[in-house]
Amino acid sequence: MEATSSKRLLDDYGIPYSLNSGNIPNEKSFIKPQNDKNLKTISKLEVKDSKNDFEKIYVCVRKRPLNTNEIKRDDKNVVFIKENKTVIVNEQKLKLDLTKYINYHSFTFDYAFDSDASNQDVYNQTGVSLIEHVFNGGTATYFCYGQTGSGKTYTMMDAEEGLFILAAKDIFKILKKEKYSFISVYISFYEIYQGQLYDLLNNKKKVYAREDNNQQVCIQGLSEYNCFSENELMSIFMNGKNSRVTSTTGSNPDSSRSHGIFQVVLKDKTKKNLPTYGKFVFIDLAGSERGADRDDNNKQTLLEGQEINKSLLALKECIRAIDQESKHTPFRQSKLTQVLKDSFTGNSKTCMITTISPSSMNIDHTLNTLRYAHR
Ligand SMILES: Nc1ncnc2c1ncn2[C@@H]1O[C@H](COP(=O)(O)OP(=O)(O)OP(=O)(O)O)[C@@H](O)[C@H]1O
Repeated sequence: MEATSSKRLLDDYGIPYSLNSGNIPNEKSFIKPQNDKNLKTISKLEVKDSKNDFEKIYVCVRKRPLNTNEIKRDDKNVVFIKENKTVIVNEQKLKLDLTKYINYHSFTFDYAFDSDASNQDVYNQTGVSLIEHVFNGGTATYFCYGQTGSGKTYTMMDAEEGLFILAAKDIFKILKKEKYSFISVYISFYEIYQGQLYDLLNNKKKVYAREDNNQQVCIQGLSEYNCFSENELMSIFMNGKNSRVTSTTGSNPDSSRSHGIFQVVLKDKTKKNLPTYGKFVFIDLAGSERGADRDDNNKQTLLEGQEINKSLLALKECIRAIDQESKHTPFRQSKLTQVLKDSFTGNSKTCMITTISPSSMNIDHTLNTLRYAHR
């Protein structure tokens, strides 16, 4: 729950008293990410029936380190992670008489990663349960949500250590077991840009989402590649990644302007028409932003921003509806939610990673992001 208070809960450095040992605060000195001793590693992974490590939706937060520009500008770190679950944001405010005070905001999530957590740490905490789910015949979805420049692409699609490749390595490792010899891996990669779908593995050909008689959404014309190793998967992924729409924003010189969706589908090759056995979906959402974040008034980029925000709002409404077990989930409100329908319904598990900047200059955005992600 978000707690806001302007009482003297903080010392002169804006650090909550409960966290401060009395020394001059140095974030790392008092907030050490604890490695969960009970964490399973994939080497111990045993795919069992009805394993359920987390509920349908697991929401975590990942704080990135201050970047070089922010350090040069002398931005302050105003975000603190406590006990791997709570995110504390210290917002400096001015009273009418111009005295300074700090508003203290606290949000609790399923898990919160500090700035020194690696992608591997994030994967170790969240990925095993998803992989098991896929090998039990379900749909698993990882998605990153956050302000432009907060680390979504770095977390999800980094070529060396992005969550997609860490998961793919495990998938191919598990597939070596005799009992999974009936499975074949197919990958596809597309983007949603301004409400349209483009196949990133087929020269950005326009493709269309259609609902069949069973209300299952399928993407007509989307190419799929049969893939036999992680290296092969990586080279196909890189082809697609290089054709994604990016541009420069105020906070990120290489900002994704589209939602990127990479799918690893396990198919049963022993059956006619290769029915889907399980599916892992990796989504790198375009960055949320305000008009003021942009350096230019280019009409195209303004339209991009509006479309991105509209689809993120639709996503939020769907997640809220699922969380509240509402009878109606408004999937049709945007292309993004329409194509993600099966990631949220039926036999599905979703992990949302909310990425945030630690900088005092991004505090409004960080608070908005945390409120968005907070259930
Ligand atoms: N946890 C992290 N540790 C180290 N560097 C990071 C981390 N997160 C992000 N970065 C760096 O910050 C920069 C911006 O990250 P990234 O491109 O992933 O942001 P983004 O959220 O995808 O932005 P956009 O929405 O604009 O595409 C990159 O140079 C990336 O390497």
